[in-house]
Amino acid sequence: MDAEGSGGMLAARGLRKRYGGRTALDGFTLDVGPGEITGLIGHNGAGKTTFVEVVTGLVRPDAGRVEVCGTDALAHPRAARALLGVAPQELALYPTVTVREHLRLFAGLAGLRRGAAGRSVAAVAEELMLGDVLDRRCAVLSGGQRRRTQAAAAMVGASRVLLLDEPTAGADPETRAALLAAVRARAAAGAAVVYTTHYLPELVDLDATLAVARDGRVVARGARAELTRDLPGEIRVTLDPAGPRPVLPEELRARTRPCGPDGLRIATRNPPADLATLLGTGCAPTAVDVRRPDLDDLYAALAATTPARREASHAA
Ligand SMILES: Nc1ncnc2c1ncn2[C@@H]1O[C@H](COP(=O)(O)OP(=O)(O)OP(=O)(O)O)[C@@H](O)[C@H]1O
Repeated sequence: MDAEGSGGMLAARGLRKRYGGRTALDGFTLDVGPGEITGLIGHNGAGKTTFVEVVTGLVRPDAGRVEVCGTDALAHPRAARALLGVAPQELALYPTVTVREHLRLFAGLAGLRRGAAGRSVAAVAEELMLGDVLDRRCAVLSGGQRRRTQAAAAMVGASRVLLLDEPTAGADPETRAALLAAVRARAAAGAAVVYTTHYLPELVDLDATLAVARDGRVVARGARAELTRDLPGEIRVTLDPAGPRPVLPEELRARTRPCGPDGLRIATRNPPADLATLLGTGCAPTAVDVRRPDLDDLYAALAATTPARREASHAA
């Protein structure tokens, strides 16, 4: 495997996994380099969690390869697991132990000795606003505190590769901000991060590169600006309620949708030309807003899958 091309942090190639007649991974390939946060996005069932489970050794793929910092994770799962910090999608905390004990356990598993482990627990607890609950049992934590404890367990060992599967699911805005800051800090220190989320604005905050998963494989990979560059943006027009409705040329009408009683949304790759055409119809808008393509457009264009296609891919 070309570890140099990826910086050697996380490299997965051609992963395949079927569950009976259901295809979870269908040639899933992803490289993440040092200091890179990769936002892994895609529809429910696209294979994101299965990918994380394969890298962490929980699920054995039918085919493919995974390297974590140059270690073959399929041949040496325990060695690879020791290099990873993982926050699984499902909360998995020991109910009877305290937050401090839980974090110490994970620091120990990551190879930190007593003193270093204690310092790392204190630091990550402060970062993730867990200082007040360190001596509470996990069973009595709130949902947000559990989510933060799970993320803290992934980060306490200062691992070079982090896999965070929807770490902010159900988090309040303060919790979310703390988590995102902690993730950014790990990447700034050189960690490679895979960050799965359905909340796309987080990926802008994280300045993440993107991997768009669909039907068990990564169908687009790169910087946000690069992936959104060729997508259409949108012109939003508000019409005078008392004025006439514009009669648009066929080609423009095909790209136009109503938006509320007096609004139009026009998908556009050339806002000045389309605006000129619109105004040429005699239409006099009361407001015009031009929106550049964003992550929602990227998701709609690449990641979303129809139920019919999803069923077909599962039946294949
Ligand atoms: N243990 C399993 N047994 C059977 N099917 C499974 C199992 N795990 C996953 N699948 C199936 O594999 C496919 C991929 O699931 P996966 O959980 O990886 O998707 P995901 O992208 O993480 O979805 P979500 O966004 O909902 O978390 C789905 O069709 C799912 O039903």
